Amino acid sequence: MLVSSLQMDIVPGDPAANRANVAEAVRQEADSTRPDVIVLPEMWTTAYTLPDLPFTADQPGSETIPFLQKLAATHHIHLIGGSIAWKENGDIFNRALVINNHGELIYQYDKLHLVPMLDEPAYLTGGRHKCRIFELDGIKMGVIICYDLRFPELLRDLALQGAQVIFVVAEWPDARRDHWYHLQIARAIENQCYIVSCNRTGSYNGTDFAGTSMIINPWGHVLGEGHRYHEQSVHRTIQPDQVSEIRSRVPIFESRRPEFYP
Ligand SMILES: O=C(O)CCC(=O)C(=O)O
Repeated sequence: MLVSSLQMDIVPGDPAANRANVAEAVRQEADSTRPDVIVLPEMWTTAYTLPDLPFTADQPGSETIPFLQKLAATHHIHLIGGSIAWKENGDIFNRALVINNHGELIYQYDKLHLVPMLDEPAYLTGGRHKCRIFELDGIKMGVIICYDLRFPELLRDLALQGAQVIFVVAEWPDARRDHWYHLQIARAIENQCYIVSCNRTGSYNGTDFAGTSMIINPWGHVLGEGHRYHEQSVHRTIQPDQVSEIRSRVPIFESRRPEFYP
């Protein structure tokens, strides 16, 4: 399976401009690289314009989901559609979207862990549902959002559900780039699965973002790594058979003693 992560800058608070940019980036990537899966970053319609989200968030009937569905079907690619601000019944969630190459929305996930450093809890509601796996082309996958990466129990739960690939969509700041880099490798090693991430580039409101989107194999080798500052596509072929191969070589899932820890 060929996977492309499109790390990109985001126009603050302008969903229409960002949809136009995403449409063009996906078209170019589909035509040049011909990937099976394309991954977008976190909150790519609005960036972190939190006080404005009541006016700019998507809601039932809004444009972004049909836009992504059409994009996926037109180019016949699976889309890990990053995340968008989603307003429903007075709450705003940070919602990840997964759309298959027929244009069907097959999975959505609301970010469970809100970021105190960004004052997210003042503007967003944390997810109310467990993070679950989904399947694309018979491969078991999960998606988490940015700060979720700091919670090893969340990714372990996905691995225990059978995830062979975990996508991380993000707006991770450059000030903590070391954490971003090493936590992804650690999560790949400890869960013996692929990690594929898409982080934004550029700056907003005095914060520079870290780029460095990554594709890491279940042994913890970095197969692909994006530039720290520039927009680019990071694409590699992943081989989900490696997950079972490495899990049998170092059988940590058989050695677990869950009766002694939560
Ligand atoms: O955990 C971090 O350092 C960054 C998290 C973050 O920026 C986010 O979740 O959007």
